[in-house]
Amino acid sequence: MADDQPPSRRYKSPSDLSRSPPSSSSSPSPTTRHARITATSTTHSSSSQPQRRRNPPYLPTPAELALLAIYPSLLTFGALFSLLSPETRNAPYDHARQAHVQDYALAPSYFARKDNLFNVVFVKRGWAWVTAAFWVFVLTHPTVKHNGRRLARAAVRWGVVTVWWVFVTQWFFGPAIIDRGFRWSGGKCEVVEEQVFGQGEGGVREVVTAAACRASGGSWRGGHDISGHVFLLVLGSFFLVQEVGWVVARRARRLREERCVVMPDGAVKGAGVVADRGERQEGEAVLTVMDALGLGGRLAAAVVGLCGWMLLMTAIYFHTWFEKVSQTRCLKKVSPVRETCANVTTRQLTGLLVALAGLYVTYILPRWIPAMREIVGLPGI
Ligand SMILES: CCCCCCCC/C=C\CCCCCCCC(=O)SCCNC(=O)CCNC(=O)[C@H](O)C(C)(C)COP(=O)(O)O
Ligand SMILES: Nc1ncnc2c1ncn2[C@@H]1O[C@H](COP(=O)(O)O)[C@@H](OP(=O)(O)O)[C@H]1O
Repeated sequence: MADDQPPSRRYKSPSDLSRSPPSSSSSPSPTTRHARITATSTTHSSSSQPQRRRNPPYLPTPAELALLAIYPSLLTFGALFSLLSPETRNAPYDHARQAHVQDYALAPSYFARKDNLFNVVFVKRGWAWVTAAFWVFVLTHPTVKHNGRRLARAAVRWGVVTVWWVFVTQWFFGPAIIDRGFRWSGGKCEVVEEQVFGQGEGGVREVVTAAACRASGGSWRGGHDISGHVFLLVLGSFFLVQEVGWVVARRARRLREERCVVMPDGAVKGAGVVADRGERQEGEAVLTVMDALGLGGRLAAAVVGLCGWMLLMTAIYFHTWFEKVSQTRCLKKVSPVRETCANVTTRQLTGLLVALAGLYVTYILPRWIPAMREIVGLPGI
């Protein structure tokens, strides 16, 4: 993920600097400094160096795309697994609870139960875990903790991503975006009432949040319900990958690719050029990835790993093709409440897309909007 050219070109130790005329003084003149930045950062570098194609600043880099591709792959693998695994396929499914029957003996796996410890302690408190891992990392990692500007910008990025999490799952000038989306797409809080003739009948209540619906004993049915789990797990894990990944890759100098940025004059350059001089020259020693991660990075990696695992469990045991069957029944008007068919099968996809929208604004937009980059910065820079 490193934005830099090979170390011999980009980083110069003080002894290198003192050896290379004419910038042999310890404080090079503005002219020589500018010349060095240009030579190492623009597309048209010296003719002795092979020309490298720049990554478009408005798209993720190839390494980022490869990491992002893990999410749809996990979701697809989970969906296929749920279809092909005999234990999962044959386990009874409770459409009302959008889950397999929760009985210990009948659930196909411990992870098919909503009260599994990982769900209750980790995902249901997911943002607290992501927030804790982020702050432990930035407050303990040597390349961030001593650099006030980097720390402040990392805090702003945490603020932006946190506001997105709040808007989507908790509150958006009233009900959260997930709840509003569900209502806008025709969803209602359905309360099952016993009828005189003994058949269940759906009553529909004007309740505006999923939580209030559950509290009133109803079930949230009919509209499109974005998967909160998929949203939180993708947003939280990729946020940590961005914040930790670029810092560690720069420090361990492992990957050779650059994020590109659009400069105020419209030129496209490697992101390293927007680091100030002190930052460009730091990190002389090449570390192993483990050393570069530090304690905070390892904690963040553990949180990212758990997010991946829980995402896979969501894909296998929740919002699965079993729900699709229920949708078909809805289309045939088996259910008393009119429901749209595209609904449940796309819940994971919309959860993923809504998370990616927040990540795009936080990490890609600043690469091509210099004014925004001034405020939110770029991780590791
Ligand atoms: C320069 C700095 C700028 C700072 C700007 C700050 C802006 C902050 C904005 C608002 C403040 C909000 C408070 C943030 C607190 C952060 C600490 C925490 O994370 S505490 C919250 C712990 N709670 C969770 O983590 C809940 C996670 N769970 C969910 O979101 C949902 O349960 C679900 C989406 C996982 C599933 O939904 P369900 O309906 O199926 O249960
Ligand atoms: N990996 C997982 N483990 C346990 N429960 C999960 C889960 N993924 C989703 N669920 C449950 O499936 C329901 C829908 O999730 P979501 O809309 O957030 O994707 C939620 O039920 P409850 O709301 O009854 O807790 C949630 O707890």
